[in-house]
Amino acid sequence: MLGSLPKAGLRALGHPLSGGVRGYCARAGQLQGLIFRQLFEPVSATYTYLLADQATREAVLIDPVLEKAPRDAKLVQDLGLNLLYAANTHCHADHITGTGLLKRMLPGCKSVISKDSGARADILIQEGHVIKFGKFALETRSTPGHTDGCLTYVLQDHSMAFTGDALLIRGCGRTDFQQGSPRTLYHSVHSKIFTLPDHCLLYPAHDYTGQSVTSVKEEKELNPRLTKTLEEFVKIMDGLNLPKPAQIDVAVPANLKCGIQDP
Ligand SMILES: N[C@@H](CCC(=O)N[C@@H](CSS)C(=O)NCC(=O)O)C(=O)O
Ligand SMILES: [Fe+2]
Repeated sequence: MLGSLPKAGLRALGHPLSGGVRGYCARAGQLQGLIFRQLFEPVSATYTYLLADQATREAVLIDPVLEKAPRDAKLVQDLGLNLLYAANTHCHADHITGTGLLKRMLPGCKSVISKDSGARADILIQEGHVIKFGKFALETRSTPGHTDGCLTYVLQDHSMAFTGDALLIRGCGRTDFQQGSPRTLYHSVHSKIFTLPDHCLLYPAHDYTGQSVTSVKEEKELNPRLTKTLEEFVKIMDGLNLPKPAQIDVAVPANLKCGIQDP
């Protein structure tokens, strides 16, 4: 059925074949001299993001997954990049971070996580910290509520942000474990993410519905949880009744140590 739609129709649907949403992202990145890759790990439905400066080759990985560390390290090497940082958005509960293993595979790479996560890493950061790679920089915004140590990384021109589990596409991170608090999460999203420009593209740590990117404008208008009042949001979150992530009992202790490979 999609095959019979004209390209304009596909673009309206944001279909990857249209050169629409994904094409726009890739082009925007290339225009600015930014190398940008969105990578996927299907078991935990986790997105990992590679960002690099085309000129200096300095690179950052956001939210790598242990099982995909060899893929990520190979991509970094294939592209001739120098991985400076492997950064987590938070202490994940559903998979083990790849940051510890990547440090071994790519000497010189430093692991990064929020100080408020209580986890170990080479660099512990907080609100306002800036992660530089070449002429680019990611600004750190503290967005707790899913966990205490949740961070959102915002590209310096505010054209893209990496929200971890604070904001998912048409959803948000659960608030029923790891210091979760719906009131805190609501405040974080409204004050730290929805205050970014409408055109800012938002990249989450997970998607369970086959989507890859959204924008501040879309989520401010269409997010079924965060467009509600605070009290309605709290009610929704308290009533989610989601099963615990399958890997939580191994993932959290491992992630508190930067993944199982960190000495
Ligand atoms: N089934 C998955 C876990 C799914 C899950 O709980 N996802 C988290 C993000 S990972 S901590 C979440 O916040 N989900 C919010 C939602 O509305 O789905 C597994 O077993 O790993
Ligand atoms: Fe999470």
